[in-house]
Amino acid sequence: MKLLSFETSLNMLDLLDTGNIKKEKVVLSASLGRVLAEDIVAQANDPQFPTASMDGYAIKYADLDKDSIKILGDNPAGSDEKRVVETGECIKTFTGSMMPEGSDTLIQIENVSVSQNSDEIFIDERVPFGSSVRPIGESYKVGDVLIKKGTKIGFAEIGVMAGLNRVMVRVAIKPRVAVISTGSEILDLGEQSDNPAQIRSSNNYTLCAMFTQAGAESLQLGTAPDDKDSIMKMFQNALASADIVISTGGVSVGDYDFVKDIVPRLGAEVVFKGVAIKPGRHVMVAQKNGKFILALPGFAYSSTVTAVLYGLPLVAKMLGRDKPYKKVEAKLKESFKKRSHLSEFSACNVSVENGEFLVDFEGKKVGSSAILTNLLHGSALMVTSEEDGDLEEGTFVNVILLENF
Ligand SMILES: Nc1nc2c(c(=O)[nH]1)N[C@H]1C(S)=C(S)[C@@H](COP(=O)(O)OP(=O)(O)OC[C@H]3O[C@@H](n4cnc5c(N)ncnc54)[C@H](O)[C@@H]3O)O[C@H]1N2
Ligand code: MOO
Repeated sequence: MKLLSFETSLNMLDLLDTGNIKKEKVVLSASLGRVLAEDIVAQANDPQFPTASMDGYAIKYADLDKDSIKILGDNPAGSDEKRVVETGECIKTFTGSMMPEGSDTLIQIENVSVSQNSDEIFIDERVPFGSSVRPIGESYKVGDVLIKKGTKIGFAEIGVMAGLNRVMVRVAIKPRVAVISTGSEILDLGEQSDNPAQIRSSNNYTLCAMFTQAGAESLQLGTAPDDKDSIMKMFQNALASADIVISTGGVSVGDYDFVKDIVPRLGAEVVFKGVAIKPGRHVMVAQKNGKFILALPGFAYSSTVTAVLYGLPLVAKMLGRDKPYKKVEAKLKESFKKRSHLSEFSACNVSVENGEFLVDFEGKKVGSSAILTNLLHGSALMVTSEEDGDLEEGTFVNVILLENF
């Protein structure tokens, strides 16, 4: 089997036309985890007026030298203060209140004494000019692009948009990802086992969770046995209801590996089949009428890694996101033994010490591509290229981070 290089496969994936980003409006409180389909631009300065950031007295800075300053009254938060502070005068002003016209400095309560009849203050401790005053536009200025389209909405984005009075926000419609397991030996979640050769399905649950986390709508379609008609029907149904169909199993060379033959028979154009990567070299990507099929290997670690490498970029593109996941450069804390001449994706631990990312393999088992537990405990994926051999401690490597994509 002629294998494509990993870089070429990614370039080919990148060239796929996923069409325009489809958008919808949702209420702000329902937008958590969605991807913005519009830039969020400030329509006004924040704050719109100089605002007190302490409880105290709004004064003219030049009056700090006076023996006493006359109190005109109170200016509680939310009041539309119209009085003007003249020389020798002040207004008691509270955190969040507009600074009255004529004042330029807020002297906090702790820095003054008040006369017995409460109509004058005496300065005990001076403050600098403009002290405790939030200037106009301190948080942002009108016209500032505060959040770029393509951003995944988190709690901070929700708060900032609430501050802008955004009742509705425009987000990308979630791409629909249908996940199919194949294999006659596969036992679904909760299904009774009647012989020890059966294998509990994890792939469809892993992948649905991954794509939901990536911002897609995942459709769990269950398992098709190794039977051509069943697999064909399952794919046809999936294509009718999803933008991306992802299957696991049936892509290598065994007598019962039917998926690789069925995909072209669906009338789909095979974009590539076989990439020089470990795990995942049997991976197949195809397209049909603007929809995409990713036929991934059956092994749990292989299907998960290939879903990261090929599924996440497709979903990210459909959502208008810049990057499908975070990639960092990190230093090897221990030597690494390369197992093949392929580009390898090895489960690893990433830590940060003195501002540097470090990689180690503590607790990671070396073995087949079935070991999904290697991805537990916040694991990341270390990427090595076809040209790399064994790597010494201290070598810098690329790492795909699997949290918060
Ligand atoms: N003679 C060769 N044998 C194999 C080759 C090869 O090139 N020549 N490639 C090996 C590699 S690499 C991989 S990866 C696997 C891929 O095989 P398939 O994609 O055809 O997958 P299956 O054979 O259907 O299953 C492999 C393995 O994974 C288990 N599996 C399947 N579905 C699930 C699921 N939903 N959840 C958990 N585990 C699942 C399945 O029971 C098998 O144990 O082929 C190698 N063989
Ligand atoms: O290429 Mo397979 O996915 O290593 O086990």
